[in-house]
Amino acid sequence: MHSIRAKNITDAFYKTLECMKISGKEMETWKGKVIELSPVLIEVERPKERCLVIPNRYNNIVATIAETIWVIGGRDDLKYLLKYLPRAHEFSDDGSTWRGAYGKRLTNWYGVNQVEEIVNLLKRIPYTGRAVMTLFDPLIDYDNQTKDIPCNNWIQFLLRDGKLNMHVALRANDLIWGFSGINMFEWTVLQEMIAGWLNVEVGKYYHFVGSMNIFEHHFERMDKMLENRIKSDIYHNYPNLNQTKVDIKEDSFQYQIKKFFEVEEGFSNADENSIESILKQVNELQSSFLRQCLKLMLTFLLFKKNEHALAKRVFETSVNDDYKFALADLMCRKIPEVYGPSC
Ligand SMILES: O=c1ccn([C@H]2C[C@H](O)[C@@H](COP(=O)(O)O)O2)c(=O)[nH]1
Repeated sequence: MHSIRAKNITDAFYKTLECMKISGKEMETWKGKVIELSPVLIEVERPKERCLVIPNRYNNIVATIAETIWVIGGRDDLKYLLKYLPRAHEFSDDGSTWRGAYGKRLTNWYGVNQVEEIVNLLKRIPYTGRAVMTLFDPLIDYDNQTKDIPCNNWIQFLLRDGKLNMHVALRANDLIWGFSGINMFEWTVLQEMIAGWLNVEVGKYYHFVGSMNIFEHHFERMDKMLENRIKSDIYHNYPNLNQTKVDIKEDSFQYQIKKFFEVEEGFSNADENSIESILKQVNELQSSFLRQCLKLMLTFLLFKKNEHALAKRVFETSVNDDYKFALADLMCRKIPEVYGPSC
């Protein structure tokens, strides 16, 4: 077993990458060559430091944010997701949904909302060891024809010493696109939101993986990332960097999530004439987290359409936090002549 103790996502990512380079085993799978590390336990001391900005990774923070809210919001459709994550169709059997979508399984497991259940349980019995949620479904997940069997299978929340720890168990994890692209981010957002509902602090995040892997198409990038490893990350370099709190309130959760997706649907019509009214709708959302996510998502969509003046206008209305920093880095990297040199 490989145990990795890390401060935050950057530390966890680099340490696991290094461990894979040294101790990982190359093997052939039906999806091609991979390097595998097995099993791995990653402990993250500061789960709120979840934003990865490092050389050669080329990740898209907006895709991560958009998918996270899609999960928390309980959705399984591709229509919304494809705008931010074009390769989402690779995991779809029918071209319109993800059969293994975590959000749907979390919020509607044959009629059970597992998030609501564990929150109620922890409110009644704070020290309980029973606050668990299941994502792997033995009834349907031994199907070998499908493209999408959930990789994240089991989640536990444990409230200890006034802090909410989160334990996640995965059968398999792609270190690059999975762990660092979405999984740690999405779960720690859920952890922070639930900690807020319970009025306790965020504790540690534990990520256990049966088979951690890197696919052959990432081997070269793996070496580049290790070669250009940075010693200190954004949280260390900018200690006063704002971190927008995940402040979606429990009592208005359904309403705010519904509003979030309604406002987002209007983004496809964003232009010079509609931008102010769209921003007004965004600003009407109660949660500063959801407002910030929407502003960065809209910036990105405008950026993709080469509407740079509008993209900059929306970007300027967002708060200076780690997510904004990561998006600035992406835009500077792609179009430095418009957005300036990469940070
Ligand atoms: O949330 C997810 C979903 C998938 N994967 C990765 C793990 C595996 O590398 C791959 C799925 O391949 P199979 O194990 O299903 O063949 O996708 C993740 O890392 N995180």
